[in-house]
Amino acid sequence: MLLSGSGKPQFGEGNREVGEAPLGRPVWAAVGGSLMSLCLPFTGVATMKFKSPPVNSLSLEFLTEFSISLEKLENNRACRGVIITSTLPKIFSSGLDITEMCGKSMEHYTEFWRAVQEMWLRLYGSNMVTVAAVNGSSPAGGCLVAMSCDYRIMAENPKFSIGLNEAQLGIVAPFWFKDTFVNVVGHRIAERSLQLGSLHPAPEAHKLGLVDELVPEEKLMERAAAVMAQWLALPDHARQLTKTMMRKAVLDRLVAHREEDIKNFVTFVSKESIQKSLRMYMEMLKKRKS
Ligand SMILES: CC/C=C\CCC/C=C/C(=O)SCCNC(=O)CCNC(=O)[C@H](O)C(C)(C)COP(=O)(O)OP(=O)(O)OC[C@H]1O[C@@H](n2cnc3c(N)ncnc32)[C@H](O)[C@@H]1OP(=O)(O)O
Repeated sequence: MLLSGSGKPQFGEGNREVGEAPLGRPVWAAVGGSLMSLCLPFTGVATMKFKSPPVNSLSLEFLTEFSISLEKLENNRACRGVIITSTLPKIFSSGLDITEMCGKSMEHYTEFWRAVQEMWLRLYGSNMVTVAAVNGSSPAGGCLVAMSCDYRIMAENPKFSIGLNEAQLGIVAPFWFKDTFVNVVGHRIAERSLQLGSLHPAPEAHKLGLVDELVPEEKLMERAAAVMAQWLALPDHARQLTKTMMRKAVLDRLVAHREEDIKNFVTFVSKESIQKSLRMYMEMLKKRKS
């Protein structure tokens, strides 16, 4: 982990911290974390690229690095927006790392779930403009990451899909995944899609409003930069207060019930029936491969 929670930015050889140069002048900076790369050029728009092969699963380590990266950017006055994408071909993120939810201790489940919550609270509540450049499939937790951004652009490949497919794994999306989903697509579409655990191919996701636009894959980053420029053309304070007004109730709900939500998750995931479902799902993934 190359990012640290606090401390002075360093300007040296090799990996550098995102920060400000002496005299407060913004610098180009790159942070070569092990699971994501992050760069902040003079434009004030950071690009965060997931790079955790094979499928960018959101492990405890990944989630921790993600949250620390967001915190760093949030606290950096030079940074006004972040584009989130993946370095892996065909995969944005495969969602929560299922191995973190299988055969582990209660303490581990507690720590893992707190990290999932933390990531979402930071991303959904970010003051920055957040644009997801979804360049591959994005099930469950991957979909949550994309939905937590202000705008989603997806590569128009119908082989790429996105959605909250938890029901297919025999598990239930927590209320704040559901709330985020409802805020993006509306109650009726969320209700049907969640119950069926649907993964929507890109064109369908666009039709449902789950992603805001589709573009050819090679144009994804260019379009993300253009959208970012459009959002950043407004005064930050007006945009930020409006964002807070739109998202506060949903964020507050998790903050108010955080410990209860952890307890629910730990109880639920510790059940033998749920462990069995998760193991069978992992087996199915392996079989599908061979
Ligand atoms: C009270 C609340 C309780 C519970 C709430 C929990 C909420 C849960 C949220 C989640 O996010 S659960 C995770 C949901 N994710 C999925 O269903 C995705 C599963 N994966 C896939 O569909 C595919 O892997 C893919 C992402 C489409 C990529 O396909 P591809 O063919 O490119 O790769 P392959 O399937 O061969 O996978 C490679 C390798 O990676 C392992 N893998 C895949 N996804 C995960 C994952 N989410 N966690 C852990 N490991 C994963 C897969 O098993 C393969 O491993 P192997 O090489 O060892 O066989």
